[in-house]
Amino acid sequence: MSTNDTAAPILSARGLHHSFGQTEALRGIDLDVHAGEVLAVMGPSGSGKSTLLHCLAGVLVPDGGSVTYRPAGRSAVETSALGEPERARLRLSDFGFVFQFGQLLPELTAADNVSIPLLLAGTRRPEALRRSRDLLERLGLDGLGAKLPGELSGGQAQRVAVARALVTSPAVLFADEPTGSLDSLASENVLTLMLELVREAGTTVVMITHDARTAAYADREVIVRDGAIGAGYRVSA
Ligand SMILES: Nc1ncnc2c1ncn2[C@@H]1O[C@H](COP(=O)(O)OP(=O)(O)OP(=O)(O)O)[C@@H](O)[C@H]1O
Repeated sequence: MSTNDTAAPILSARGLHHSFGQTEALRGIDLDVHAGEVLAVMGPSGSGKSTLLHCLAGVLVPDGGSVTYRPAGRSAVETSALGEPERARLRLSDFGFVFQFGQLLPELTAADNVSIPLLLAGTRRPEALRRSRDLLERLGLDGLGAKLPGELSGGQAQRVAVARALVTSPAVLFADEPTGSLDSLASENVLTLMLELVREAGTTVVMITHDARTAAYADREVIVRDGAIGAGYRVSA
């Protein structure tokens, strides 16, 4: 593991509060995420895990508290103080996202789906497609780049979603139940390949999961209960 506990965390949340109407989803969360670590976020349904992930990723601005992102070689930025256009740019350039249901665009081929973040970032299409096909191959999907999502198995589609999330070489990968829709064999396959790629690249991962077997792939886990961080412990160091 490339975690360096003495370095400043790549992401820091301080005193995060967030409410949806009367529902207090986050009630004062402090959390540091270290560069290169794979962090599992666990906890009961409705405890605030997705809200926390969305605040860390700059998808959502918390009602209170702050999120600071410290990219390697660039100045730290308080993402919770940025407007949506700046957060959108940062998400595209520095972060990758995988969700429970891959959310691939059904009318685009696997390779085109993977290319999207590169095209949005200004990469030319032939180069974007070349990089997409390389990554699909790394994920054991050689020859499937021309398939539509509907022609893939659940595990294959989720690997395409992982490729799309990693194609821009993000500093941080945010994953919300990335294998929650798969059976245990397909889930293990997706996780193993995903973690091989992120460990190799030194990508930091924040991964929500309900599943203890999935959390066992992480370096550390934190438990969210009622919008607060409960007991967390290091699984391996
Ligand atoms: N957009 C929203 N509008 C209203 N309430 C919301 C919204 N998003 C989340 N909530 C509420 O905020 C609380 C925390 O939700 P959140 O999705 O963060 O929990 P979670 O731990 O990720 O749950 P799950 O494991 O079921 O996905 C819940 O009570 C939820 O109902």
